[in-house]
This record gives sequence, C-alpha cells and structure tokens, in this order.
Amino acid sequence: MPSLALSDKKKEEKKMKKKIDLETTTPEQDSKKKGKKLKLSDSDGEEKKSKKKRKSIDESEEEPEKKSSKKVKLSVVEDVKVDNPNAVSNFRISDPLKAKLKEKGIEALFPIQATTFDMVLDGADLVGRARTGQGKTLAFVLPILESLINGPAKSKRKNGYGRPPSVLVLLPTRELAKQVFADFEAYGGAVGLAACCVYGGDPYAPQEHKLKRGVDIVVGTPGRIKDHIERRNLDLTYLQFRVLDEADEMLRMGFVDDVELILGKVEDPKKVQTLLFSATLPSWVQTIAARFLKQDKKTIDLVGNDKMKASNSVRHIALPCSKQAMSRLIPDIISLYSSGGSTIIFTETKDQASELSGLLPGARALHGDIQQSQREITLAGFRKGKFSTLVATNVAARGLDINDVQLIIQCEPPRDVEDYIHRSGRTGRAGNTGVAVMLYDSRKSGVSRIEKQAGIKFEHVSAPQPNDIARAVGMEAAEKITQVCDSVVPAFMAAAKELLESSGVSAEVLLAKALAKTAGFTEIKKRSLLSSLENHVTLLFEAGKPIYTPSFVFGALKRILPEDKVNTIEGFTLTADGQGAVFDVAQSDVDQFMSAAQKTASVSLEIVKELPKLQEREPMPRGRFGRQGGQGFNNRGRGGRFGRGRGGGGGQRW
Ligand SMILES: Nc1ncnc2c1ncn2[C@@H]1O[C@H](COP(=O)(O)OP(=O)(O)OP(=O)(O)O)[C@@H](O)[C@H]1O
Repeated sequence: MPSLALSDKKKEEKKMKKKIDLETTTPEQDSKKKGKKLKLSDSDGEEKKSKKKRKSIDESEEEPEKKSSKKVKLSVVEDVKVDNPNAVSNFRISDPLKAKLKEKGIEALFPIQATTFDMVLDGADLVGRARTGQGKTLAFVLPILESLINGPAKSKRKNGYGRPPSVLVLLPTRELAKQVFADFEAYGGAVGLAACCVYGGDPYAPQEHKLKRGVDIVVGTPGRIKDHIERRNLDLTYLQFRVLDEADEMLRMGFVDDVELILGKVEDPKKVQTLLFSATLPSWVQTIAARFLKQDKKTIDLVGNDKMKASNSVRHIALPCSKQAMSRLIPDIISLYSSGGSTIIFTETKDQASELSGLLPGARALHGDIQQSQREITLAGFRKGKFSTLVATNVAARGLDINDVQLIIQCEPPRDVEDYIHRSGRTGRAGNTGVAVMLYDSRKSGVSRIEKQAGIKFEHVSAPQPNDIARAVGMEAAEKITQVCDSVVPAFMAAAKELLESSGVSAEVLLAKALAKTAGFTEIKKRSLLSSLENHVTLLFEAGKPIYTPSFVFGALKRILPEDKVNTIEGFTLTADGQGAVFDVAQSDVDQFMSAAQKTASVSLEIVKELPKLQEREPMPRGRFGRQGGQGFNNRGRGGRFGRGRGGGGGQRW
C-alpha cells in the first residue's frame, strides 16, 4: 500500500531526526538554544576544563590536512558522526569498551552520559536526572568501568579469588537489577571485570557462591544485599562506588533502613564515590542526597524546572472510559495506536492486572503475587515478542527497557505524578517515539492534576469509532493481502471472477469485505463518547440556565421520562462551562429520550458529536507522608509491594 509505505517512511525519517537530535545536542548547546540554564551545583569550570582537554587531545591527534581530507571523503551521514561532540571517540573510553559500544550500535553518548562522564571518571559524587529512556544506566556504567580499568579506582581495586567488590549498585526491583546487571556483565565482561546480581525470591546458595568466589561489581535489591552483608557473604570494606538507581522509588518503597544500613557499611565514606540517578527527583530525595553524598557533589539535572517532566518523545493522550467498557475498548486502542508494536497496560492493583489480562486475548499479567520464576519467564517472553500485551502493576513502571514498546495504556490516572512519568516512559525510549493513553472515569477524572504536575498537555480524544478502527485494522489487513505470494493468485482467479459476477456488488465493496474478514471484523459497534460503552450514545442536557447540581438534572429528567429509564443513564458529568450535563444512554433508548425532551420547552437534549470540556472532581489527595511508618517516607512495606513478603503494609497494590 503506497500510503502505508509513505507513512512508515515518514515515521522512520522522524525517528532518525529525533535520534540525531538526542545524540548531537549536549545540554549546554540545548540550554544556549533555549536560553535555559543547566543546573551545575559547582565546579562548572572543571567541566569546561575537561571539555577543553578533550578538544585539545583531539586536535593534537590529527594533522589539520588529514582531518579535512577525511571530511571530504565522508558522506553526509558520516559527517554527522565525526562532527558530533558526543561521539564516543571524544571521550576517555578505552578500546574494548568502544568496541562493545559499537557492537551495540552506540556511536555517540546521550546528553546525560556526555555531561556526567568526566565528572564521574574524575571522582565526583553525582546526582543525575534525565527524562525516561535517555540512557541513565550507561551514564554510570561507562565511567565506573573506565575508572576501574584505567582511572583513579584502578590502583585501589582488589584482585584475585575471593576479592570483595569495588562497585555496589542498588535498585528497587529484581527486574531492574537484572537489567542493569546485564549492562555491567556485557561491558564489564569486555574489560575483564566480573559482576553478579543478587535479589530476593531466588535461592541464597548460588548468589553466596558467586560472592565468595569474588566479583568486582554487585548489583541488587536492598533487602537481599542486606541479608548477604549480615550473613557475611558480602564485604563492603573496599567499596569504591555506590550507585542508587531509581533512588526515589527505593526510598518510597520503604527500603530506607536497608539502604542506610548498607551505605553505612563502608569503612571511610570519603573514599567512596556515590552516584544517585532517577528521572524524578522529588525534593525529599535531595535530603537523602545531602546525607549520603559528599558536600561537593555535582547535580546534573537535565529536566530541571522545565515544565515538561515526562518524556517529550511520547504522545500523551487522555481518553474517557468507564470500568465496564475497558476490556472491550482496549483492543481497539491497541489497533489504533500501537503501530504494530508491543503494549504495556498499567493497572492500580494486582487483582485488576490478573482480571484484565484474562479478558484480553493473548495478554499476560505481571505483578508481585506472581512467583519470581514465572515473572522472569513472562518478562523474557515479552522482551522476545512472544506475546505483545503485558498487563502490569507498578512493578513494571520503573526503568524497564523493552524494545519496541510502542504503546502504554494506564487504566486510570495514577495517584502519584511520578508514576505517570515513569509508566509513560516505558515507550519513546532512546530517541524513538511512542504513545501513552491514559483512561479516566469522567466522573472522577484527575486528568488536570497529572497535566499540571507533569507539565504535559494531553490530547483529549474519545473512544475510537468504527471508521477509525476500520482504517487502522484495514491498513494492517491490506498489508497482509499485498504480501500474498503471486504464485498462489492464479489458483484463486476463477473463484474471484465468479464472486465478482455473482455478488452483484462492485470490486471495491468486495475488497472492503475481504479486508474486514482478514482483520477479523464481522461487525463494529458504535461507542459512546463519554464512557466508551458499546451501543450507547452520549447526550447533552441543557436547561437554558446554569446547572449547579446533578440532582437538578435528574429531577428534570424524571419529570419527562419514567424513573427506571432515568436510572439507566451512565457516566453522568456536568460540563465545565456549568451550562449543561452529559450522560450515556443505551442506543435503543435514544429516541425515547429525544422525543420526551422535544415535548417540553424547559430542557433540551442533543446527541453529542464531540465531547465538551467536563467538570473535574479531584480524588482526595494522598499525602506523600500520609500513611507510613517512620523515616518520613511513604513506607509501603519493606519491599512487600513487589511480593518480597517481608511484612509491612501496602503490599497489596502491586
Ligand atoms: N548513547 C546511546 N546511544 C544509543 N542508545 C543508547 C545510548 N545510551 C543508552 N541507549 C539505549 O537507550 C535505552 C534507554 O536507556 P536506559 O534504560 O539507560 O534509560 P533511562 O534513562 O535509565 O530510563 P528510565 O528513566 O526509564 O530508567 C536503552 O535501550 C539503551 O541501550
């Protein structure tokens, strides 16, 4: 299909442009462009100095003529690479690491990596913040490894059998620990450094064995790390680097005691470099940074006071939908917005995740009540594309980097804006684009709160209608049809001719039927705009004067319609202008409602074509410090949130 090919091409071009933008723009360049200030807590000068150093090394390495002759020979694309100040070759990265980066298709550092590389390699403590999917993991992996093999940490690193680790990385969940471990294993392995991963839910013995044999890097979750320290399997005396990744989540989960205990185990905190990374840094994390990091720490905040806190390569969409309509609506949202890629659906509770995954064809659930071994199988299957829809609780909200996730669906506005930012950030990663659809109950909403706090502007859309769905699935079906092998066509020609002659409809109509059948659609039901309910229609009620209460509308309706009919209306909401109310009625009742309204001059009813702006009723705010135990953090239980089973409250949600 030419139009399909064209749109795909455009998408690819856009992706390329975005990728190049991400790779070539350093925050300094960016801030100059926008007149925005990059937050550098101190030694700004040092950073400039090391940049200069880099430049002068580059200049002395090559004769000017050589440089220019090389440029002449290069194509435009190659030119971008050479001129890119963030090209890997511009950093003090040793050859085996460079080769590994190249093997992984990484030619230039992303801004958070480029900005912090020298600081970390030169020994600074650091608080680093960048939006989701912008490469924070390599921002600590690369300079730490480089420091251990060629930099200041090399001479202090212990060698040989039974050596204690030089690096400790703490993460909030097992899935994340495994992901970060995979990077340390790949890049560390390239320079002869050994890493191991320890987390709860797995037997102790194999972890114990690895630790006793000696490793350079330990990656894990706080609970299990603490257990290994107490069992004397883990000696942190010679630690040189401590990394707190997704620090705010770790502390929010109630790991604060474990984290403190672990961080307190180093012999001389002044000799240890501590790095703290996240996409969200609530102000209370700054307090933690002040306690655990050195006074002269650097802060690199690539989000800063920018209004937009969530990923800016994601399309943020808000869509009204009742609980009832959800499981039937979601497949259509996937057809319309997933561009053929994978989808992660976030629910608020474990029960919801299980229930919804059972209702969606081919979907699997991931939450804290599922056994660790099964969780790993599910996640591995999703990563490999064995199934394309994952229904998860917040267990999958943070940090997970899964290729080809094109669509995020959140079943309701999350209570914490940080959750919105991290969940929607599972798509649109590494310079790619993605779509995040947030469903909301028009009677409760919460949309404006997320919009305001995350600094995003939602696209407000209504439930996909028959034409939208037909266009989307029709395109996919068309692609399937055009892929049918030419050699099988002659065998079907006689049947096709006969059908064309006998059906009495045009070739176009027949082809449309073939597309519908190929896409698996025998009927498409209309949906209401307000609750996304099938075979329902959204009506607008007006009375020619301001409406202050729902009871006024119900009273007026009951005067013109039987009470039991009025009681069937769904999703009742007042409009933002205070002049009307919208609600859904069954398609079969529409005529009765409309003719009743026509008989009276006091009210009017109209079928809504486009949903007007609605009044929002905010849910009760949940205080961050509202329902927890000590330490002043939202203590949802000591890791119980993800089923570590270490007691504490609040573990039921995820
Ligand atoms: N310099 C680079 N060039 C190309 N791809 C990169 C580069 N650095 C990292 N990536 C890729 O970008 C993706 C996102 O990286 P990463 O998971 O570290 O992001 P993040 O900032 O930690 O996101 P989150 O806040 O969601 O945890 C990964 O697939 C990673 O391999």
